[in-house]
Amino acid sequence: MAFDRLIENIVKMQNPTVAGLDPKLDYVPESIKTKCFEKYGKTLEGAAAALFEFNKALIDALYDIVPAVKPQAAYYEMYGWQGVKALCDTIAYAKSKGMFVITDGKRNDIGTTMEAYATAHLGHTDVAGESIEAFGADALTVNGYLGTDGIKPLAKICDSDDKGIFVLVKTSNPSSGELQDMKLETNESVYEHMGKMCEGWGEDLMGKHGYSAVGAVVGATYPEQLGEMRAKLPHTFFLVPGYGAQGGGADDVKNAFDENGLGAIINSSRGIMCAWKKQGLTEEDFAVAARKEAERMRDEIVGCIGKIKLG
Ligand SMILES: O=C(O)c1cc(=O)[nH]c(=O)n1[C@@H]1O[C@H](COP(=O)(O)O)[C@@H](O)[C@H]1O
Repeated sequence: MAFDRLIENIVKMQNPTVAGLDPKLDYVPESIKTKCFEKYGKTLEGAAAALFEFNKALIDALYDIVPAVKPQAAYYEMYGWQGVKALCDTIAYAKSKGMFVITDGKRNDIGTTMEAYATAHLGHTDVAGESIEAFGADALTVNGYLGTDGIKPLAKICDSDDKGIFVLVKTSNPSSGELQDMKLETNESVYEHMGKMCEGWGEDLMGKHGYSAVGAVVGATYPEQLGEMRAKLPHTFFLVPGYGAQGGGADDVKNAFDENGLGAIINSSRGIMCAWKKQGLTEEDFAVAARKEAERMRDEIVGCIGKIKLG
């Protein structure tokens, strides 16, 4: 099961964090942009090549200490099909370095269309009888608010292709409570109910380390709810965004973990990509700074939760 692989990576590196790859051209140093624009012109192709160079340098700086990366699809789609190719290349490069790749696409649709999304991001596309992997990530973020038909095709591919999904439960953004905190007739909140649905969807997809292939997204910006969900969803692995740039710290995320220091992976995107700004370095030192920040983040979190071990 996919999250078994992620968990084993986390234990091996003693690091429950994921580096978000949400690159903007503004973050890419001039030296990389100049080289790519000289080769491809100031075009979408040039921009996409610069993003990929930037990502490659980050992956090279992180792959031996950080178990996973999470590229956010929007930052690549912004540069057209050329950007989408950079996403594909980034996924392949991170995998070649042994990293677990979570594509952040927050996809959802009706059943048949969801089948297409699931095939695209996690499965194999049939091309006249040839079965070909398209994007090839290990896991995908998804929106479960269309209900079970939207999740079933993903669950099927998680099973057949050894993949995982993270379903939005309690998101990190300031207005997430407008809908997600609303109380149902049963007196449980919408996010709590969505969390329980994740436990249900994952029942037949259990891994050997106690977590299913159906994970949940719960934001670091809501530490109380994070603890509440950890207690109520014992088999659901959490992706926790909101650390760093959105204000979350180690104290806020410690409740996301179980007694073995497992059960969650904490994301930081801008905090890692743009770490050079806070370290008084130049943009050309972005990769060195990213590694330093990833180590600091790891040490801060592990300092709160202790040694991470398999149960
Ligand atoms: O699914 C996500 O990853 C996600 C869910 C959520 O509730 N909040 C959230 O910030 N994210 C993503 O996590 C990343 C956070 O980026 P930083 O705030 O720069 O660390 C972005 O890619 C967001 O799209």
